[in-house]
Amino acid sequence: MVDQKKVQEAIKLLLEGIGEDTDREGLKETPERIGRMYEEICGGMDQDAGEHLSKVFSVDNNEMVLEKDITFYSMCEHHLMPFYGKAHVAYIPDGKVVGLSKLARTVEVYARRLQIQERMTAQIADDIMKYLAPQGVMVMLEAEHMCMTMRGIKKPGSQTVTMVTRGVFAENKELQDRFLQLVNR
Ligand SMILES: Nc1nc2c(ncn2[C@@H]2O[C@H](COP(=O)(O)OP(=O)(O)OP(=O)(O)O)[C@@H](O)[C@H]2O)c(=O)[nH]1
Ligand SMILES: [Zn+2]
Repeated sequence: MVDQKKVQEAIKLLLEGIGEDTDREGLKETPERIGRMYEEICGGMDQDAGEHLSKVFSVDNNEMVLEKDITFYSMCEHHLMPFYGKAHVAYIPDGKVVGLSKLARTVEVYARRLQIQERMTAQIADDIMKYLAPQGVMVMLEAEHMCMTMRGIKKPGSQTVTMVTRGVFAENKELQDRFLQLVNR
């Protein structure tokens, strides 16, 4: 839960700190707006991906399932600036699958908080391993970090790619290649 009082006081102070007039029309409601916005962009902190991943269905067919191009928006914890892009999530079931939307819901749980991309990638993979107990998981995130494009080194268009493999994906290069082929198709 976001502490609205603290966030709103902090934003007012920040505006004063950068030399703004917090009473001018456009800024008067900004602390409240930002407070509401943080409820949304940090909403994943109050959620547990287990709620989504615990609802499983039995299957006989243990072929790879890939949900690719899942759009996400997250916030870099170093600069409080957005990073955003696509997540690709694959697993090889061991008799159990989840509803496809639950993979995207898991991405949302970990995107909607302050993050670094590597940790977010690992958290998605680890929760799928934990709740679904598949033979293996592979997660890849491709994202643009605004702290790299709008400020600092200023390299618009640069993409950060992170990958995590668990279970059979970690040991089997052919499976990894198949994942990459499907993602890049
Ligand atoms: N590994 C990793 N680094 C990130 C991520 N998001 C931002 N960063 C980096 O975090 C680093 C913070 O570096 P610092 O030297 O403490 O901060 P800074 O002086 O603002 O760094 P510059 O961005 O180089 O100007 C920067 O190199 C960012 O590019 C992320 O998701 N993963
Ligand atoms: Zn950053």
